[in-house]
Amino acid sequence: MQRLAQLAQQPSRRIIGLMSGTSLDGLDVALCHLHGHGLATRLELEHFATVPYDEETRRRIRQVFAREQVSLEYLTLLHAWLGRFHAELVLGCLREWQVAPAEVDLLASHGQTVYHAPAHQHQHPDFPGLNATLQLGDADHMAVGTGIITLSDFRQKHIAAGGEGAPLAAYGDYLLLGSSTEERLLLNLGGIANFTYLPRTGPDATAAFSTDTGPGNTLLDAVVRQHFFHLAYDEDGLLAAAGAVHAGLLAELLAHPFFGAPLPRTTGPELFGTVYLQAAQAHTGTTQLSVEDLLATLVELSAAGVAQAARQALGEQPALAVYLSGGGAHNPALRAALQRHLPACCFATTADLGVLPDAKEAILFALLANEAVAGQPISIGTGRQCVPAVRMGKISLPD
Ligand SMILES: Nc1ncnc2c1ncn2[C@@H]1O[C@H](COP(=O)(O)OP(=O)(O)OP(=O)(O)O)[C@@H](O)[C@H]1O
Ligand SMILES: CC(=O)N[C@H]1[C@@H]2OC[C@@H](O2)[C@@H](O)[C@@H]1O[C@H](C)C(=O)O
Repeated sequence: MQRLAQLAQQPSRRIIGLMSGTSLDGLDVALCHLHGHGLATRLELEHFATVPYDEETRRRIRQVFAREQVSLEYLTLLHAWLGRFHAELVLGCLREWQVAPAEVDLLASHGQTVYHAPAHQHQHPDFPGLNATLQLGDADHMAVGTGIITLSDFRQKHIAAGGEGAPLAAYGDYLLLGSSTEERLLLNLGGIANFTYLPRTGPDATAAFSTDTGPGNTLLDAVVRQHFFHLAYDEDGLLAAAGAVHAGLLAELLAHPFFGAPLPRTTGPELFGTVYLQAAQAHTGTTQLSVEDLLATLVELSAAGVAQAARQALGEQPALAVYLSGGGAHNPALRAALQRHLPACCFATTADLGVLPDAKEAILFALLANEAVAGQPISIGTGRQCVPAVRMGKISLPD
């Protein structure tokens, strides 16, 4: 506890942010040097790696991932195993970077989301109105395994304080990437796509907010895996670019009530999975569509979801600077579709703001840990769109 109090007083902290998202591609490990806190935060990314998951790790996570019913024994074992596994991956990165664990002040571990259940999505009669979410990878195992104080499970406090547990990006985006001269949309194209809107203001956080917009890469990856066993995704969007959008299927997919629901909304592969896609294909007689046409339609869906949420928040013709991050930022087909759907916007990546696009989410959790230990909670946004003023993350000590 003394060590924590001392960390809070330090002018700067070295924090490793860890994120393993819905794509199950691997663990993002970002060693950040954070100076100060709040709006005065300055961040240096010292090292970054995505440690890819092997097929066996993916298989284990998929045993429970986004499934309504699973083996409770398997879930219990996976929680402990992932904690140990993530600790080993962190130690592996530190060895490679020649950084001793004792030189790192904190780990900020997001964990692996295995089920996200906002009230609008589960509608379980026993739990009306209850938002819930579950991230695995127990942080006591990580703290003991690495010897580093670990903060984890950031989403529960957000739910306890009235949110849906996601997206949390608004907090870090606001602290790190706001501008007094430019109105910005920070668009992360992960398995699920989400954006943070940052108005052209200084310290006023009331109009900032973030929301999920629908699928990013999750359906694209699922279709690719189904058709090509050896591929994880449509590299550079080449297959999608060779196909044509099927207007009927796209309209059916977009008819889901998620796309008209009030902002902010959160979602996951529990909704945007193969059941949703197969139902829409069956309904429109498109089960025999070529893989290229199917991918072209799904790229269009991801872009249309983003544009729909942007119009809902910002009016019919949003005209602002959009900064991309996440794996989908590497997909030219998706970028072209976004530009078509939001013609008045100017597109770049967060690299232009000094933040490595693939590292952004891991960095955000390092920032949340920094705020939990050294900051003063602030609220971002107002009303339903508010990220309440709370410290997020639970503390696991190594001893
Ligand atoms: N060169 C590329 N071409 C096309 N798609 C790519 C490329 N590189 C990465 N991707 C896509 O990005 C995905 C990984 O994205 P990312 O790591 O941002 O997801 P995530 O963090 O798991 O998602 P989430 O933010 O929803 O939790 C891959 O599965 C793939 O679909
Ligand atoms: C429940 C959960 O893990 N949600 C993730 C997921 O991945 C993208 C999108 O869905 C976003 O809502 C969130 O992650 C980011 C980091 C967030 O909370 O801002």
